[in-house]
Amino acid sequence: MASYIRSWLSSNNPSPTSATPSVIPPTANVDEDEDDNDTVKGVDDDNDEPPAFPSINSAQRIDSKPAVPQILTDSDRMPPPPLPGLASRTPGVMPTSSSNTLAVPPAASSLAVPPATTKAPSKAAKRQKVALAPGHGPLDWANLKKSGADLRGVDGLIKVTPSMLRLHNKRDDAWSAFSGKVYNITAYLPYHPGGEKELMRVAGRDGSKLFALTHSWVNLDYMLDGCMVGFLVPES
Ligand code: HEM
Repeated sequence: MASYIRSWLSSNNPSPTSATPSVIPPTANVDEDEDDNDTVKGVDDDNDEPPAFPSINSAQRIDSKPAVPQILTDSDRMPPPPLPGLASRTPGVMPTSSSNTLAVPPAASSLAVPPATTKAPSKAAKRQKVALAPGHGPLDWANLKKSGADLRGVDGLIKVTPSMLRLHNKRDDAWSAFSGKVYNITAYLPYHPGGEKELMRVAGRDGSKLFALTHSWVNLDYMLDGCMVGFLVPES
């Protein structure tokens, strides 16, 4: 652009050495193309500085090298997959190879038909539904808890050792420990849906294991909150 203006000026001023300096048109000041949108920057200057984007070490620049097409030879290609075991199978004949996953499992396998399915359950294993006495349903228990009756039998929460716990193993005085908390289960005995007899199995001892094995889903802490005696502690 600058050289173009210079040549234009010289063609309009055949005697550059004349005494009267030529009048330079105002547009001639825009020689570095600052505001000229029609010009291509850097065409006629020596500035080889690359543009700021993409940056010198960017992935775009590295990737923009012309790709050389590669022709794969037979040895470069992936080998074909091995033939499946079933391909060599004779119809109607079970393959003897133990590696075949479709083979019928041996009798000891866990997929074998369980032998007990045809056997009737024994009388002892039959579930005995306990009939609770009238007025001893879950709602009645909830009402008894709300009534404010003393179901603990002690003032405040106390520390209970296993030997102390063992003393409370009678129907009219039964304590039991569940997950480190000791409860007076005496009042609850006639309300237990599993029956008094089952609940008495844990009277005077830690019942956590039996409780968890029977019905871990039962919210014991809530059901017996009014019966809590204290905490089970080791013998001192
Ligand atoms: C003090 C702790 C216990 C509480 C609060 C309690 C509470 C309950 C409750 C609410 C049910 C009815 C569960 C349901 O229908 O899903 C139940 C059922 C039962 N409980 Fe307990 N239980 C306790 C301890 C025990 C213990 C130590 C045993 C001993 C094995 C036991 C044996 C049973 C049995 C066998 C049933 C099934 C009753 C049936 O559905 O016929 N429970 N218990």
